[in-house]
Amino acid sequence: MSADLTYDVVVLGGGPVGENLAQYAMEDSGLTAVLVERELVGGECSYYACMPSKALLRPIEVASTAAHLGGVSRPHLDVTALLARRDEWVSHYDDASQVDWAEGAGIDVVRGHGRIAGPRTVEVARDGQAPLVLHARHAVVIATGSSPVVPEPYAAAQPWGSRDATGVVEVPERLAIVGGGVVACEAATWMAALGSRVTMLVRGDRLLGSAEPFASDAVLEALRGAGVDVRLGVEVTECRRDDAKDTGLGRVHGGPVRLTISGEAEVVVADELLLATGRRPRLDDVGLETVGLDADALLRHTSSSSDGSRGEVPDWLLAVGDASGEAPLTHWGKYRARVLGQQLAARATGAEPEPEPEEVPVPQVVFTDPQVAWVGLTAAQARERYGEAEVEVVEVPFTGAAGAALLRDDASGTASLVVDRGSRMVVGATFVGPDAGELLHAATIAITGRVPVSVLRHAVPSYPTASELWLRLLEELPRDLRR
Ligand SMILES: Cc1cc2nc3c(=O)[nH]c(=O)nc-3n(C[C@H](O)[C@H](O)[C@H](O)COP(=O)(O)OP(=O)(O)OC[C@H]3O[C@@H](n4cnc5c(N)ncnc54)[C@H](O)[C@@H]3O)c2cc1C
Ligand SMILES: NC(=O)c1ccc[n+]([C@@H]2O[C@H](COP(=O)([O-])OP(=O)(O)OC[C@H]3O[C@@H](n4cnc5c(N)ncnc54)[C@H](O)[C@@H]3O)[C@@H](O)[C@H]2O)c1
Repeated sequence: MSADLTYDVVVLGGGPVGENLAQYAMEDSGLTAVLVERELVGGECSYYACMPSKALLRPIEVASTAAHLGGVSRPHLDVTALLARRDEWVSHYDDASQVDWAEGAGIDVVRGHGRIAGPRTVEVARDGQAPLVLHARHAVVIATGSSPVVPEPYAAAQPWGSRDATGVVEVPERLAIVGGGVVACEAATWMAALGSRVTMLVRGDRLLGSAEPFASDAVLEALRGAGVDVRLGVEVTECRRDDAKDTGLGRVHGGPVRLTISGEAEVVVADELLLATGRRPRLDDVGLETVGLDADALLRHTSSSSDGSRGEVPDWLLAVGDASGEAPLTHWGKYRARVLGQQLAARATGAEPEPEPEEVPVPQVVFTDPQVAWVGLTAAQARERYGEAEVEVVEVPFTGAAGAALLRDDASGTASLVVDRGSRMVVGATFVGPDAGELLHAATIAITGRVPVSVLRHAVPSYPTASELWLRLLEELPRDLRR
C-alpha cells in the first residue's frame, strides 16, 4: 500500500541545486519542502565531481608551484595520501552530514527514485518499502542533474566516466581520454600527476572550445609539458576491449582498450579509457510524459528562457541546475536556485519578488595548471554582438604585475578584458595563470554591477598582489575609454 504526504514544494534531486532551492523557498515564507534523493544527498558535485576533483588537483598544483619556487626543495606527491585526502573530502561517500544539514534547515529528505505521476504529484519508488506519493501545493522542481553522454562506439567497452576518474583507486599505466573539454583537461592533469601515461584524443582543433583561444593554447602547452600526448583533430572510428567488466568505481574495467583513429595506421592501446564527451540533462526517467511533456518541451522553457514564456510547461513545474539545460556548473545552478526559490516563495505568499538584473554573466574556472578563468563574453562573442568596431580587447602578460609574477618562478599566462565601447563597460574577462580563478570575481562584479571603466580606474588594487593586473589591463585601454 502506498503512503501519501503533502508539501508546498517537492524537489526531485538532492544535489547542491535542489538543496538551495528548498532552502530559499522556505526562508521566511513558512513553506514546507521535501528533497527526494535516489543516491547521496549532496549530489554529483559533492561526491563524484567538483569536490573530489579539486581535492586531487590542489595538492598537485601546490607541488608543481613548490617545484618552481627558489628556496623550496624536493616537493613530493604521495599518491596514497592524495587519494586519502580525496576520500576525506567526499566523506567516504557517506551523506550523513548533508542529511543533518537539510533536516537542520527544516527540509525533509525522502530516499528513493522520484517520478512525476500527474499534476503536482510525485511517486517515489523506495527500496524494500511501498511507494510514497508526494503532493505539491505549489511546485514540483526537477533538480535531477545531468548524465554523461556515451557515444557509439564506446558503450560496450565499459569505459571510465568522470566518476571513475574522480574516484580513482587503481591508477592505469596507460590512460586514453576522449574529449577536450573541462573534464578531459582537468582529469588529464591529475591522472598524469598520479603516474598514468595519458593520451588525449580530441575531435576539435583546440582544447576548451568555449574559452579564448589563447587559454586553449596555454593549457595545450602545459599538458604537453607534463608529458600528456594531446592529439587534436582526431576521430575514433572503432573501440575494442576484451573482458570488459564492471569492476567497481575507479578500478580498471577489464583488458586493454584498442582505439582505431580515422586515417591513422597506428592503433592507440591503453589500459583504461576515460570518456569525457559532455553531459546532458537527466530527464529521461522523471515522468514528464504523465503531464503531456517531453524533455525537449521542458528545455525550451527553462527558468531563464529569454522571452520568459512557459509554453506548454505548467506553472507548478520548474527545472533548475544541470537538469534545466543551463550552464552545467554548481555555482550557476545554485544561483538560479536562489532566484527561483525566492520567486516561488514570493508567489506562494503574495509577496513582491526581488528584482533580477536583465543579464547575469556566467563565470567558469578550469583548475588545470595554469588555471583558466573567464566570465561574460569572449572577444569573438562580443564582436558578434556589438560589431567589430565597438569592441576593445586588451591583453597583458600574467607576469605584468609583480604580485602575479611572485606566485611562482615559472609564472606565465595572459589576462584580457573585453570592453564594449558603447556602454564603456567590461563585458568579458579571461585570466590564465597561477591561481587565476581568484582574480575572476572582480570581473564578475564589474560586469554584473555595470561599473564603467572610468570608475574601475579608481578601484585601487593592493601592492604587490596579482590584482594589480587590473591596473595593467585598464592602462592598456585607449585613453578616450578610460576617461
Ligand atoms: C568531473 C566533474 C567536475 C566538476 N567540477 C566542477 C567545478 O569545479 N565547479 C563547478 O561549478 N561545477 C563542476 N562540475 C559540474 C557540477 O558537478 C554540476 O554542475 C552540479 O553537480 C549540478 O548540480 P545539480 O544539483 O543540478 O545536479 P547533481 O549534483 O547531479 O545532483 C542531482 C541529484 O539528483 C539525484 N537524482 C537524479 N534523478 C533523480 C530522481 N529521479 N529521483 C531522485 N533523485 C534523483 C541524483 O542522484 C543527484 O544526487 C563538475 C562536473 C564534473 C562531471
Ligand atoms: N571546473 C569546472 O567548473 C568544471 C569541471 C568539470 C566539469 N565541469 C562541467 O561539466 C560539464 C561537462 O564536462 P565535459 O568536459 O564532459 O563536457 P564539455 O562539453 O566541456 O566537453 C566535451 C568534449 O567532448 C568532445 N566530444 C563530444 N562528443 C564527442 C564524440 N562523439 N567524440 C569525440 N569527442 C566528443 C567535445 O568536442 C568536447 O571537447 C561542462 O560543461 C562543465 O561546465 C565544470
